[in-house]
This record gives sequence, structure tokens and C-alpha cells, in this order.
Amino acid sequence: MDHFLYRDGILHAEAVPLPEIAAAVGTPVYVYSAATLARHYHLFTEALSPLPHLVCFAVKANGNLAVLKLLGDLGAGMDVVSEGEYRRARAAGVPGDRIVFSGVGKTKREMRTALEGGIRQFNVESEPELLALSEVAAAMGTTAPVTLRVNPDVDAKTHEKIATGRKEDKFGVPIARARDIYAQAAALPGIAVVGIDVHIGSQLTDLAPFEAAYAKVADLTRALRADGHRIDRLDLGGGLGIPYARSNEVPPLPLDYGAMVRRTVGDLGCEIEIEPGRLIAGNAGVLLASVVYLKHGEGRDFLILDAAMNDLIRPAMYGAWHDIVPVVEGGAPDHVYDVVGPVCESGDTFARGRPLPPMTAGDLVAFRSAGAYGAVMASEYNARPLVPEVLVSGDHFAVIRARPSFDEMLARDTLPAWL
Ligand SMILES: Cc1ncc(COP(=O)(O)O)c(C=O)c1O
Ligand SMILES: N[C@@H](CCCC[NH3+])C(=O)O
Repeated sequence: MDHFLYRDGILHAEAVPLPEIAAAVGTPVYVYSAATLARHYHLFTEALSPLPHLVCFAVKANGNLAVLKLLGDLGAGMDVVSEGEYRRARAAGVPGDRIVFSGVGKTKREMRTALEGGIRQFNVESEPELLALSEVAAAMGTTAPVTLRVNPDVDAKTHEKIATGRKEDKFGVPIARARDIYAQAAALPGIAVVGIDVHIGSQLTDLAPFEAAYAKVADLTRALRADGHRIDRLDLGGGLGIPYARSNEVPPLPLDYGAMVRRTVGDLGCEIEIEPGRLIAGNAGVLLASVVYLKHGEGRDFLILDAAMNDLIRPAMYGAWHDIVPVVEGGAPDHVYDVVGPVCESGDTFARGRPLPPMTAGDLVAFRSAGAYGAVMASEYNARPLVPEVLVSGDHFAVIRARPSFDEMLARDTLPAWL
């Protein structure tokens, strides 16, 4: 469920009609619902209760400071993968002891920043990273809490580009090598083993791959404890999928996911951490755009929008489907359009042959399910200003990232004196 519904034929974000936001901020613009973000966060906390747990929002899905603060104020932790994300989480007021640090390429500088600012744990992804972290922590006279990210060699049955838990993927260490590496970790200065981490991919629509991975983690927990390690925490990653097309079969709900977690690892006495991104933010946001032109091509009509692939890359990058709906209900969807942006690439196509009511220049459309991996993946390709963001709560809204002016964009470049 989300909070983007039609009232009197006009699509609203909570109680705010989207045309009001378009008039105030211009398009394209991302619009998020505070109520949906909060609701999705609570779905996970409820699903994992009564197990001790921490829901760490994957900042990569939506790193806007206001979104992080909203979730952080509700008690969420954060999963970060870079110094930039770490600093964002801290700037949003999230304490270090609720931040986990993932990623295959953490630099020593990033490790130092997190150790200085406070960190719940590093999810270590390789032996060289473990050695680097040991060096950094020991030199600082401190101890780094560590889980090792294991790669369980499970096929998440998701898009090729976002599967992370097969042996050919770059993530984690092979689970068969885990006991050796934990033995190494235990002997290293500046390292305190606290648990195990796993994340097998994103947009999973079936619980079976999670279950297979978590069963392996449960076995490993027992084996590591028998080896004398303290395994108090299990970070089970993110990855639960969302319905992108209203007509598609519905992916499992957080409640079903929670029941599966209790079934597979619930009896180990561990604190459970999860790192959902998409399920919390995805359906909490839409990308609002305007029709610039309706162009009649040969055998097809192009709906040319003011949003482009640089604002929402998912269709071009993964062939992803986003529902595209008219903001003002316009009758039966009896026209078929190729929905495209103004960028000079044929890949700048959001959808082909999409049935919509008859549209004309100036009409507003909304891309649904755009709150995760939307604004964060935006670029300024074609010198297009980075797309702004708005947060709605009840009957009011605020711009939470302004559209930069062209002067601001120009001012970031510098001309060398010798030119
Ligand atoms: C380590 C890690 N944690 C969490 C996530 C969040 O995944 P999702 O947005 O699918 O919940 C990702 C992205 O796949 C990830 O790589
Ligand atoms: N960016 C991807 C998800 C990547 C998940 C990050 N590990 C998407 O839009 O679906």
C-alpha cells in the first residue's frame, strides 16, 4: 500500500494534489510520501518482532537527508557503502552505533572516518580488507567490530545486474572459506568478530533463495560457535522486492519474510539486522514529469517528456518497468505511446507501446515506484540540472533538494589560467 491515490480524478501524494507540486517546483521532480516511508519501516520492525533486531535502511536506495532523518528518528539504523553515505547518515542524526558499513572496496580513509565517528560494524568482504581494517584500527588504538560477508552461492533469481550471492559475483567471501577467515580474524589486532553478514541480491520476488542462504548462515553460526567465536549478530542483508507493475504477481510481504527469518535463524539467540532499501523507499516515491510534445512518428506516437534517462536510469539500465500514469485521470487508456525523454540516445526510452488515455503537451504524468534507486542514480548528462526532490506529509510539502540553477552548475567548473 502507498499514499499516492486518485481523489476527484487527480493523483495526490497523501493530501497534496500533484499538480500543486508541479506548479510550485516545476518538473521533473521526485515526490516522496512521509507516511509511506514510515509505514514500510514499521512493516519490517513488526515482521521481525519479537526477535531483537535493527532495521538498517540501505542508504544507496535513497540518500536524501530528509528521508534519512525521517527514518532515523523512527529508530532505523543505516547501511552505508561509502564515506559519503556514512556522512549523510550521521548528518541526519543517526548515531554511529546504528550504522553498518558494507561494500567490497572500503578504503582506509573510509575505515578511519567510521571508526572516529562511531560504527556498529564493518561488513568485511575480503581478506585484504580484513587486514587493512586491522591495521587501521590497531594504529588508532581501537577495535573494529566485524562481521564477514559470506557468499552462499545461491541464485537469487533476479536481474543479472543485481544478483550478488552467486560464486561468480564479486561480493563476500566463499562460505566454504569462512571458518578459515574467521580464525584469521580472531588472531588479528584491532578486530572483534561480532557476527555474520549475507546479502544475495535485490528485487527478489521469492523467499526460497533467502531461505536457502539463511539456512547456510545458521549452519555456519553453529560451526563458528563450535570453533570458539562469538556470533551475536546476523546481518541478513536487504533485497525483498516490490511490485513494479500493478498487474504483476505480488512479491512476498515483509510479514512472510519475517516468519521465514524466525524459522531459519530465530532459534540461535542472535540479534537480527536487515538492510532493506527498495521495499522501504520504492513505492514511497513517484517521478513527476510533463509532456513536452506529442510527436506522430511512423506507425507510432511518441510522448516526449521533460524527464529523461539521466533522471531515472532504471528502464535504460535494466529494462525495468515503471507504471506511468496520467496525473489527471483522462478516461480509457485507448492510445498507445512510446514514452521517451529528450536526451540524445535511443536508450532514453522509458516504455514502448504503453497504453494511456489520450495525452497532449503540458499534461502531467507520474512514474510510480520511483522512490528507490531513482534520484540517487540521477546524473547531469546533457547538462540537465540534477532532478529536485520533494517530501509530502499530510497536507503540506517541502522541497528537500532544490533544482540547481544553471549558474550554480557552471560555477562548479574552473578554467585553468593557461586556457
Ligand atoms: C549490501 C547491500 N545491502 C542492502 C541492499 C539493499 O537492497 P534492496 O534495496 O534490494 O533492499 C543492497 C543492494 O542490493 C546491498 O548491496
Ligand atoms: N540500482 C538497482 C539496485 C541495485 C541494488 C544495490 N545493491 C536498481 O535500481 O534496481
